[in-house]
Amino acid sequence: MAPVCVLVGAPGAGKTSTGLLVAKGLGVDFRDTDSDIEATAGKSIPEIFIDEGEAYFRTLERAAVAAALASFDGVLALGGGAVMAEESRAALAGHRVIHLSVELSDAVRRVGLGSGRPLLAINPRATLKHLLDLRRPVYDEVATWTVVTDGRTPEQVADEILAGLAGDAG
Ligand SMILES: Nc1ncnc2c1ncn2[C@@H]1O[C@H](COP(=O)(O)OP(=O)(O)OP(=O)(O)O)[C@@H](O)[C@H]1O
Ligand SMILES: O=C(O)C1=C[C@@H](O)[C@@H](O)[C@H](O)C1
Ligand SMILES: [Mg+2]
Repeated sequence: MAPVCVLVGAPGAGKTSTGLLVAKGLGVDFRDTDSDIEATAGKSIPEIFIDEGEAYFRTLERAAVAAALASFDGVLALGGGAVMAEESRAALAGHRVIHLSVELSDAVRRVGLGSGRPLLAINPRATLKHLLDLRRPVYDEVATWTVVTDGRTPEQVADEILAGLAGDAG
């Protein structure tokens, strides 16, 4: 069992909003490792960062990624930082991984002041720039397909993905 596709990308790339639309279009389930982690911990991501810290969150995240890749056959979205773990990059090998790419200006507009995103709680523009510089090559390394999201709605991005998946299947 393997996900139909795995969405990776920066905060604000639209992994959750686009992923839900792709799953709906395919008639399959959608799963988001961020939600899995919140269910396991019994609290929100900001609360995990406050109570236990980022390192503990990343431990839960590596386990959530491994479990979802092994047991889920719908559309899977990973948290924005999940690909920074070597173990998770290795686990992604052989899967259809879609990088939803976003440039700084659109990402900043979409996440605003970063509510619900503890890493972006302070100075979201500078932090996002740093994260994008660091992570863009890693998203591209794990991805089998990159879809540009700048200046496009989640519906337009989802339609491109659905067309690509239909082409792959045919
Ligand atoms: N293509 C898009 N165009 C405009 N707004 C978008 C687009 N994709 C997502 N958004 C908006 O940007 C915000 C962030 O999107 P979303 O939560 O789907 O991103 P994400 O990649 O899941 O982020 P995170 O890594 O923080 O979970 C939401 O308010 C969403 O409605
Ligand atoms: O970019 C990140 O490192 C994060 C993104 C979110 O999806 C959450 O996984 C969490 O807020 C950390
Ligand atoms: Mg999300």
